[in-house]
Amino acid sequence: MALKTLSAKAAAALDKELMSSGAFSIDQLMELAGLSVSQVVYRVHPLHKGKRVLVAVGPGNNGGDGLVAARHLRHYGYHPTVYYPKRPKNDLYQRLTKQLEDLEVPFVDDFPTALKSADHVIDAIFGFSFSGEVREPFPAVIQAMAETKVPVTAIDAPSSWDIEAGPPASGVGSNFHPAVLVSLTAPKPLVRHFRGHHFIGGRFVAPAIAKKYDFDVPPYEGLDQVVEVGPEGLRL
Ligand SMILES: NC(=O)C1=CN([C@@H]2O[C@H](COP(=O)(O)OP(=O)(O)OC[C@H]3O[C@@H](n4cnc5c(N)ncnc54)[C@H](O)[C@@H]3O)[C@@H](O)[C@H]2O)[C@H](O)CC1
Ligand SMILES: [K+]
Repeated sequence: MALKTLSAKAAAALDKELMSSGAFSIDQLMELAGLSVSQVVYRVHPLHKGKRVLVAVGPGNNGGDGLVAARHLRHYGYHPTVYYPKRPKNDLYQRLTKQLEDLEVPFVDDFPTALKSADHVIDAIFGFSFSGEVREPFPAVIQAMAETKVPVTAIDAPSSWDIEAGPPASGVGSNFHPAVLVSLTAPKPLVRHFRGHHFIGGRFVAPAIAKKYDFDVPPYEGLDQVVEVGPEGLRL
């Protein structure tokens, strides 16, 4: 049986509710989202497979999840590098950037060159608020992620995919099929087109909220922040 999915609109409404009546702050949700992503990378790409993780960071909260994941990965012993071309002035993103600078995590301007010496890539460019055609400077970054043999872990959505309809029929992103996807709180409809390793993360939703938004909280075990669910969101 396939897991229930959350539309982009429902995911945004859930986010808003968690941060209003749910009494969470964005920092808390982002910390747990990024922690989930770091646990997935540790599982699919343990340290012995190579420590160099390149994180492609976009301008919104999906990017923030990537910055948090980079910090945790640094503490686990990886050597993350961050590509962050569009940096909002918002205090939260500035603090996450400072935390990485204090850990001596390098920030790079040239994504294709950095990709040549990466063992794993995290796609933290766009999540559920992406729409339309990919704007500069991201088309070349998405193209490079589509063409590389280095495994890519996408956060919440493969960047450039329509949240409901999946990969674009042509142009940027039409050939982008990341090896791993971490859906946060619940899979989005695009997961029907995903064929790689699929995990759910974001262990912060109360059962009553999941019921209201009509999705399942997956069976997290022990200390785990993630559950592997199989391609297309099928239960394993
Ligand atoms: N409850 C949860 O599961 C949580 C999920 N989190 C993560 O937050 C993102 C959604 O974040 P949001 O800030 O709403 O948007 P995005 O990061 O997806 O992107 C917005 C950003 O991108 C720009 N943009 C949109 N379309 C385009 C385009 N075609 N070309 C270029 N740029 C574009 C837009 O202008 C914005 O700047 C969710 O997916 C999770 O990853 C939270 O961290 C925690 C709670
Ligand atoms: K993404």
